[in-house]
Amino acid sequence: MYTLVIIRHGQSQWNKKNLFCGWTDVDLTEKGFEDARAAGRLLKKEGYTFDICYTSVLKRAIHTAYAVLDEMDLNWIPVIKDYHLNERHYGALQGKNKTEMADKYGEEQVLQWRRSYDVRPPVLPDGDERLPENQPVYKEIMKTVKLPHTECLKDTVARVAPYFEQVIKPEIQKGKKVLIAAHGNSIRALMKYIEDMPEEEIVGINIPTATPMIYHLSDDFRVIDRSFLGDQEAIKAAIEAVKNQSAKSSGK
Ligand SMILES: O=C(O)[C@H](O)COP(=O)(O)O
Repeated sequence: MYTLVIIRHGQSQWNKKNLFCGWTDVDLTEKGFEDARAAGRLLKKEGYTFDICYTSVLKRAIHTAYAVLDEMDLNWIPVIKDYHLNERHYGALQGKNKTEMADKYGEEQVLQWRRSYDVRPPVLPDGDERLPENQPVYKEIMKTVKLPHTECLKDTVARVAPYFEQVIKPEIQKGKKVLIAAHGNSIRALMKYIEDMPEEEIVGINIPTATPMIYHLSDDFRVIDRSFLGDQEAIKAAIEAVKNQSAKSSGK
């Protein structure tokens, strides 16, 4: 049996302001750092350890990975940063307030952008300085790969799943204990792939920040169980809060 731990980054500056973030490289808040450290302490207390960590190229996930590992005295393990684990690209919604978007376009529309499986948010326009081709971090990658200007979850699955299959899974099969520090929707994409989850089910999944998710997998990689580590009532409330981020402001 294998154990795999996946964690969404702690609260980011834009989570706090309720803005769509996507590939925007926004840092954690103080609370985000502290929650990530608390997750590390909890993992250590519960007897977890790691040999290797995978994260995205976005600092909210990288800083979460290091905060967790620091609390576990595991700063020395390899931390692999790869854009395949980036958040879903949120296109032209990046930087927009989720509540304001719901007030303007309706909750249904915003929910469709956030949770439908195959509807892409509006694309970032040509020439926008936020496009991957204008970011130094993606310069080398862009020589061989076409990077997105928007993504639906299906697109995110298409980049996350091969990376998991070809890069991460072989390490788990070698017996390495793996931590993945990623994002709400890249984690949902991983879950969809690992569990072979139907589309109708993944649309209803919301991932709380800085909460370790534990997978037990059989030797042939079937899911034995999946659970969140921590206070189950608090986790339930955190999941509800993520779900409700795109509710209209009261009175609208
Ligand atoms: O990119 C973002 O805005 C968040 O990390 C995830 O947002 P969502 O829960 O609205 O998909």
